[in-house]
Amino acid sequence: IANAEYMIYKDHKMPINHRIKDLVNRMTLEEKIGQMTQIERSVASAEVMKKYYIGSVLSGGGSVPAPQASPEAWVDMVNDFQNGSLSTRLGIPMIYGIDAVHGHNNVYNATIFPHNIGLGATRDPILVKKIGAATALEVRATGIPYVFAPCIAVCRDPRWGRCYESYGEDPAIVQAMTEMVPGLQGDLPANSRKGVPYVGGKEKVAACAKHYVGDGGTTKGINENNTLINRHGLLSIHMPAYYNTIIKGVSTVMVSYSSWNGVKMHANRDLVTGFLKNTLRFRGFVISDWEGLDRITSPPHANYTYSILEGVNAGIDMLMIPYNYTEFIDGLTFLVKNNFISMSRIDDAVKRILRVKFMMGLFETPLADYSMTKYLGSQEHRELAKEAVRKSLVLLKNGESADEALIPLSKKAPKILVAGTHADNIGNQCGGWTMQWQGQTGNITVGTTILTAIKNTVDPKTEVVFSENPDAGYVKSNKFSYAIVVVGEPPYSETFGDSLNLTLPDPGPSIITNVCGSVKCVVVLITGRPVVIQPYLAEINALVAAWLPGTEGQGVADVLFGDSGFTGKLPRTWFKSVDQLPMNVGDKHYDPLFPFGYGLTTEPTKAN
Ligand SMILES: O=[N+]([O-])c1ccc(O[C@@H]2O[C@@H](CO)[C@H](O)[C@H](S[C@@H]3O[C@H](CO)[C@@H](O)[C@H](O)[C@H]3O)[C@@H]2O)cc1
Repeated sequence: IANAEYMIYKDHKMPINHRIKDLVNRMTLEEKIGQMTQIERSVASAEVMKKYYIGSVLSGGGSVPAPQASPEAWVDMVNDFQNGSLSTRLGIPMIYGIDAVHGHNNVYNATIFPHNIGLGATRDPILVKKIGAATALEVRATGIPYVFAPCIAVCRDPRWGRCYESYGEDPAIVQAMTEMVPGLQGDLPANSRKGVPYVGGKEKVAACAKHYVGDGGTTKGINENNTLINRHGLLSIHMPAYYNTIIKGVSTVMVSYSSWNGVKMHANRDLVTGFLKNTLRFRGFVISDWEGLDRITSPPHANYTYSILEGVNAGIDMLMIPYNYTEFIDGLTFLVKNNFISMSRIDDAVKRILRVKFMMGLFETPLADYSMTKYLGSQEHRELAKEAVRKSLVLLKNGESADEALIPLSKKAPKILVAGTHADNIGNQCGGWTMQWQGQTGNITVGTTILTAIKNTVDPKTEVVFSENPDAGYVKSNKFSYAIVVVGEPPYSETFGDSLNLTLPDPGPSIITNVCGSVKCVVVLITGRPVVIQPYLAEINALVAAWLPGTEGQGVADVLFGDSGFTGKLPRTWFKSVDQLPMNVGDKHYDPLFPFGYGLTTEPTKAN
């Protein structure tokens, strides 16, 4: 049988640059534009992949093959799209991307780690790297090789609905936590060039530094709004972590919806091409955000041809066009054929996309199998998540003086009260970007609630009474030794989380007052950011910031009861009043309730 014609791009022994050059020279404009197009899984199929030469598919927040789909079902879905791509003339494999921003958060039974704000409180980059490695295994368990993480936003105003996706207000913390990239992608080989995209094999995934640049600096934290700051401020606060991720070989960078001094980032050629690609020498591919092109205009999609022109000419290589991909393909084709967009711009985009696909072995291993499904939600990963929860907790108050310290709590108290809307609620303790885009309250996935963890930890003779929202009379009449009140914010994502008052949502304040006004209490806050707490502080004996801990609530009980000590430090300033905002460490006028870096420590109690 005659050998199939030898083609350089198919030969994995050939240098990547040769394979790219050979393949791009074979591609038609239609195949190049298809390669630049990423569509949502709900409109994808093997037929669509083949007909339009689609280069990538994504799951938007909460977009799954079926409710509580097994890892095998995920693998089958991804492989089906891939087989469509492999059946095209040139057989270029597609790359499937998903938001795994605190574990593989769209997937039932995945380990859900603390959101980034909690990881910032750990001050432990090695831990974050391990979380990246665990997340990569769980993502690969479902046949997916690419994640839209880490978010390296530097949140400068907690009124921003995405502030919990940021490791902290200080660029140095965010820079340290870029260890997430080698965790996800693997360490650069010793002799490899810095700044070149790298993914080390089938247990690793391509990462995405997002959202470029200044997403965390928008006015009053209004999502997708305007970041008003001079060039020095942008480069010293919001840019540093991009240097670190590029040096560590990050494969992709996602552009921010936000604007810098009135210029939409999705239309900012100076910063995307001039700075990121030319000055920082980023060699991977730049991806737009979801309908990021549409949102260049106001209202969105008002002039789509203009949006395509501006976004592609700005230097965006892969366009996240979840639904109206034929309109995009037709628009871009028109602009290239009429010389509004040069073929060299198209070739730059395609070469960058192919570089990542060749480098990570997608041409050699385009299809997944079931061999890694055992990693999803593994006990080892849940133990790692518990460690992260323990290290993320920040002790803000523990009695009025040392001899009044309530924490560590006694495991042998006769009867204790557990109260609050977030004590027995996995969805509430995970927060946004969990199972659904906005997250979801209730028993949404496999995990350990804080209440269950408390029951697991105290002496079997201790009576644990749970009442979500007890009245003061009930509390007084029951002679509890102490109470644990777990309250906070409901799950939210993005704009739905923007808040100008940052008050603790009802019924949190009344639960605190009813319980803490009647018995010694420790309040555990489950929030994505600092919230108004000063009015209640006097009646609270002990106060813990637990952020959004994820599925492993045992980590909270471990520290409350002294099996581990408190070590966490505030990754962002805790304001007294929202009227002070924005207020960040280093500001001239700095008058916080609890300063950046604050956190009381406790020693683990001897075996008790
Ligand atoms: O009903 N509404 O009002 C509404 C509003 C906005 C929506 O717009 C869309 O909602 C989500 C639905 O999936 C999308 O994920 C994105 S968000 C975007 O998605 C990327 C891919 O998931 C992530 O990597 C980025 O980090 C993130 O900024 C968008 O905002 C949808 C619905």
